[in-house]
Amino acid sequence: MTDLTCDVAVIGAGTAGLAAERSARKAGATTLLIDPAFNGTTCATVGCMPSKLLIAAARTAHEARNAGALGIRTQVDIDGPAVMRRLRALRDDFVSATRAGIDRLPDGVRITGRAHFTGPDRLALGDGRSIRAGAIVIATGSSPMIPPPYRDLPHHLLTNETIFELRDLPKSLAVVGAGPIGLELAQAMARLGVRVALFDHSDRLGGVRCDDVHDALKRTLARDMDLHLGSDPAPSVQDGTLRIDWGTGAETFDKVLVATGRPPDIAGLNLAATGLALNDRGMPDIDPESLQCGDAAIFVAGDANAVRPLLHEASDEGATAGRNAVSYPAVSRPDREVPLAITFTDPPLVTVGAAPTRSDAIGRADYTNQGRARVENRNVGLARIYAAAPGGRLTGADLFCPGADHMGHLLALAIGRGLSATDLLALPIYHPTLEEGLKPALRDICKAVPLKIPADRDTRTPPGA
Ligand SMILES: Cc1cc2nc3c(=O)[nH]c(=O)nc-3n(C[C@H](O)[C@H](O)[C@H](O)COP(=O)(O)OP(=O)(O)OC[C@H]3O[C@@H](n4cnc5c(N)ncnc54)[C@H](O)[C@@H]3O)c2cc1C
Ligand SMILES: NC(=O)c1ccc[n+]([C@@H]2O[C@H](COP(=O)([O-])OP(=O)(O)OC[C@H]3O[C@@H](n4cnc5c(N)ncnc54)[C@H](O)[C@@H]3O)[C@@H](O)[C@H]2O)c1
Repeated sequence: MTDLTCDVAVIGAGTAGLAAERSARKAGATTLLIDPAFNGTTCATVGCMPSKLLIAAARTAHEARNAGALGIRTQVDIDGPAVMRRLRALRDDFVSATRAGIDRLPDGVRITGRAHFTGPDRLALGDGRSIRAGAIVIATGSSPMIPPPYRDLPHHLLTNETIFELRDLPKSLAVVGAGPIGLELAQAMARLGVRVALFDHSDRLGGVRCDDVHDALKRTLARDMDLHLGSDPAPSVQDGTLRIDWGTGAETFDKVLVATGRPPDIAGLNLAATGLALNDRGMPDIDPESLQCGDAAIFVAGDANAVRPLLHEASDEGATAGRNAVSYPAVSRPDREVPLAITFTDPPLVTVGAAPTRSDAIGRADYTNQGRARVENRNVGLARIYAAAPGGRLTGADLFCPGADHMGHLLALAIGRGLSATDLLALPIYHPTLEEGLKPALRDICKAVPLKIPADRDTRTPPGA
């Protein structure tokens, strides 16, 4: 039996694992990076990138269909196989770039295999080899949870791991689960001409925390698809045809996309052998800042810890976990970034910072009549911004409006820097832009706190703003 040794062993060569290995090696450690296939990250292969490629095609179709409002006549003819071919060609390019990075790892770092614990500092690979490490980073990611009734539908079931392999667009699609995956892919498929019905057993789409934003999102989605919220869809296959029954109705579909969550991939790790206390989901207690499990030399980064299952978080957490694995037992607890989550619906759905408390000042900006949004024929939705009274420091925002993906970054920066509504109003805000549309919300906050609007700033709203 081969016994490999290293300072830091990293399980999983996704975004978090690659970052963890990189940061541990940079800090002077000997490292091993273990993965069964080194196929590229979830983000590149079956996540962020292919989903955004489908969304890009859908946006183009939607804009072409609505071009008549701007006096441009078009006829939209969607070539499903071509849409899927482009998606896979560009996706494969992104995957190649990720794999090239993996190929550049120093000799001996890559270990092909599926690891499980045999002790707090010991891993087995299933082929007789074992590893002894000074510290271990778990970065095994997450995978789709498929509720039992859908597991028996092999010919109709799609998840994010299979949908991008379709050779052509389906004629009809049931989407079960209205989280970020369900919302993005349901809207994209619908705008590509697929008949879509979206189901969720919750009444709330995507866990949206603001009622006004939720109403606007629901109205927008309902233009393109049937919504069945608070429903309990039951699938069945009769004579080869998929049927979904939701109590008050039933319909047949070509395919069903199950997007009911992606829990951490920890089942095969035998965490019991680490000696860590595990909760009823088999998870150890993880410090969200240091990413350390209790006092052990074990760290968990990326989707595997379920703290913030997003790409930029996986990447940053990997860097922290790798560094702490080297400096153990002296671990650092860096402040987490301002929470920022973007669901790439059209318009984008964005959550920044904290939800409002009862004492917070709240500002509202309507985008249904906003100048630049009207110019672009994209005037839907709203933005709500929150500030802590009495100081007026910005604390959070919920947006569902054109440009929200960009403005979310601006607001995250302002919140992170401890800025107030006055500070933001003192910035140059160009006319006519979507950013300008935030001014009414910022002025609402100044009035409610109250805060002074900068004396050298006009309070008038420019024409069309
Ligand atoms: C459809 C979809 C769209 C998304 N869109 C976005 C987006 O637009 N923006 C965004 O920020 N986030 C998005 N995400 C989330 C983002 O993709 C994830 O947060 C991120 O990829 C997680 O990276 P990770 O390193 O934790 O996991 P992964 O990249 O999944 O890596 C985990 C690795 O661990 C390996 N592994 C598992 N078990 C073992 C074992 N026992 N031994 C060895 N190796 C093992 C796996 O093979 C895999 O290579 C999306 C996700 C999906 C599914
Ligand atoms: N743009 C982005 O950043 C982006 C895009 C896609 C995915 N992601 C990440 O991927 C992860 C997984 O996304 P997701 O959308 O699969 O998960 P999710 O957990 O966010 O949402 C799952 C949804 O399915 C519903 N649901 C669960 N079981 C159900 C059932 N049996 N019947 C009907 N509805 C059911 C839930 O109520 C919930 O609304 C997320 O954590 C997210 O961070 C991010």
